[in-house]
Amino acid sequence: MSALIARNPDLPLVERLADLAVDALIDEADLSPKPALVDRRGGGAHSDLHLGLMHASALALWPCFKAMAEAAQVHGEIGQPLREALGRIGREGEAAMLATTCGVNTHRGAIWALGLLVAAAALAPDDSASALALRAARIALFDDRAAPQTDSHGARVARRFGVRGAREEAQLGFPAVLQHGLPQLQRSRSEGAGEQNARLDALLAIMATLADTCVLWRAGLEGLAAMQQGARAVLAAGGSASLAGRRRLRALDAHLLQLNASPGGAADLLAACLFIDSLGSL
Ligand SMILES: CC(C)(COP(=O)(O)OP(=O)(O)OC[C@H]1O[C@@H](n2cnc3c(N)ncnc32)[C@H](O[C@H]2O[C@H](COP(=O)(O)OP(=O)(O)OP(=O)(O)O)[C@@H](O)[C@H]2O)[C@@H]1O)[C@@H](O)C(=O)NCCC(=O)NCCS
Ligand SMILES: Nc1ncnc2[nH]cnc12
Repeated sequence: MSALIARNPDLPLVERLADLAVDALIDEADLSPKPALVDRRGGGAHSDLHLGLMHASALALWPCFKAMAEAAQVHGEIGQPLREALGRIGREGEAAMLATTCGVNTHRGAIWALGLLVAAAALAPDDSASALALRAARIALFDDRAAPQTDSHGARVARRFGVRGAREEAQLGFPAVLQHGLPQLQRSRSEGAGEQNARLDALLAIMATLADTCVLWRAGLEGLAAMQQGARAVLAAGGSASLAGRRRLRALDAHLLQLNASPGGAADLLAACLFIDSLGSL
């Protein structure tokens, strides 16, 4: 795990993991231009969000990620006790996030995905990306018996449209990240796209197939089709680094804004992708 060791080698592993998780959230927020999402240009489809709030939310989650890594080290193995410890810490993290953002949900999905990956990395820091994702999936498969039974947006659209949401994405080992985001990131880098374009392409590759419950909640199946087809069109036109791809990206941004369809789930999974990439474990 070269990046982890190279960076602040004197810090405990749990702190380095929390640093990388927060960095991934900040890098995701800063990446621009993302379709209909908060970025350097503005709030995208969100009237109640801006870049400063995304940064503040990310920074407020550092203790949560550190505590998740510590819980993994204390429990030392995957099982119900670790899953329930992560659930408790995750709910505390959500409370810290909401206190920072005055009640706006900025990073619920990211706490879930990154929390599982941070815990998995704390258990086995030298794992490959795929082993790490499978480890995170095994944690996610345990039930959290203390979780309150709330009818979340994700649960409602999953019922209505019969799709898999954030929980299932994790339980399957993050296929959107492992099969789409990370390979596209590497492909675009190796084609010389430049780091920001490669990250945009990774986001688009995730958007091209994900059943993003945030989009479904806001814009239904029309929004989901617009997101997936529009993302595929950008990549087919040559990706973010090409002129034709940029034109398609601008059109996708306008279309999603018109539908009020914010791909917040895909943004969370891009952060997960950047986190795994930063571990240097590929
Ligand atoms: C198990 C949970 C993930 C809960 O999942 P569930 O689907 O029941 O709950 P949601 O509250 O809907 O949150 C899921 C969030 O995950 C993101 N997401 C969406 N689709 C996917 C997908 N296919 N794969 C992965 N991730 C996905 C998405 O997060 C982003 O959107 C958020 C904004 O959403 P919303 O609040 O609906 O906001 P708006 O549209 O703006 O609302 P209005 O303005 O209209 O009101 C934003 O936060 C992004 O992050 C989904 O929202 C898990 O969260 C859970 O059980 N947590 C409890 C504690 C715990 O165990 N924590 C983690 C321990 S490791
Ligand atoms: N950049 C972003 N914009 C809107 N919602 C998000 N959820 C996570 N990242 C986001």
